[in-house]
Amino acid sequence: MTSAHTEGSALDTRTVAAGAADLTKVYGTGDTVVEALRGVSIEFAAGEFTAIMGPSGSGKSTLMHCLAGLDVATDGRVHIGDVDLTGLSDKAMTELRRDRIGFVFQSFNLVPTLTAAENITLPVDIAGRDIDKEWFDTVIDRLGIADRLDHLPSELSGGQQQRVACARALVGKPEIIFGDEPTGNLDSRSSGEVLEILRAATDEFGQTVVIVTHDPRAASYADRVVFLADGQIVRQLARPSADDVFEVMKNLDGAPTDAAPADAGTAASGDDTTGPKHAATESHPYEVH
Ligand SMILES: Nc1ncnc2c1ncn2[C@@H]1O[C@H](COP(=O)(O)OP(=O)(O)OP(=O)(O)O)[C@@H](O)[C@H]1O
Repeated sequence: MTSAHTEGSALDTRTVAAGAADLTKVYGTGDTVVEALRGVSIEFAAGEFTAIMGPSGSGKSTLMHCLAGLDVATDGRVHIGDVDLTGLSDKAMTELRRDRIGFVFQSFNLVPTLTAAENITLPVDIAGRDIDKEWFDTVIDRLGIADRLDHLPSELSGGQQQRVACARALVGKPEIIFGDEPTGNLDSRSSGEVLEILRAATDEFGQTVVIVTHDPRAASYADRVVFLADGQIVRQLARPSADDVFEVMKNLDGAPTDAAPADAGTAASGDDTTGPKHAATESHPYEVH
């Protein structure tokens, strides 16, 4: 399969953890039609941390939800590892999400009647797998929630709930973790902790991480930042600083697509990823149908 071309990326020589080809997503019909994704192709190397950015309405969440099997594109293909999501049955899709994908959402999606510990182990429990206790302890420790494990979500702060959601995504050691604004509700300290562990998930454990974020500082933790505008990939940066990201965002915000940076074409041609929006996503990604 083809590889994305990003300045400084070693994707060509690495295993591709997930990707999309020529993805389009159209909402509505007639006068109300919205082309949320317009021919996006992109790949994510195993062990790579990617941040997706772009102005409001540019298609970030749609793309992420299509990639994660939480929504279905109008056209194009998505794969996780060597599994093509196109045409998978609901059951197969649910199992793939449960076994191979971790999710961290801004709205946490914790089950309110389960303790933090029960929420964290839920996907692994549902899958009937054993918890790797050593890894569980490492994750809990790194996220600083060891003394909160017996609490219900309602007894936790927003930052603690988000760290629980993050632990849930990590504990099962999924190949790929998708985060939709995973630090969106967090103060800067909690945000830093979540980003550090996502960084560690790639550096130390070879997991693949893809997040949507509006925050240049969060994006600066990534190996690669992909910028969307108007449903298309318009630019990519390898290992940018927060200032680099800010500069690009400043130019994209409110700018028409054809005013995107001059190198946009390179990224777009090699790397368009598009996906549909998240109607089905925000509830229970691990649910067994
Ligand atoms: N269920 C839907 N029905 C109709 N249009 C939708 C739906 N979901 C998304 N859209 C439209 O698709 C486009 C892309 O939306 P999307 O949420 O992916 O953008 P985004 O970049 O994630 O935005 P934000 O940063 O504001 O969350 C927008 O124009 C949006 O209004």
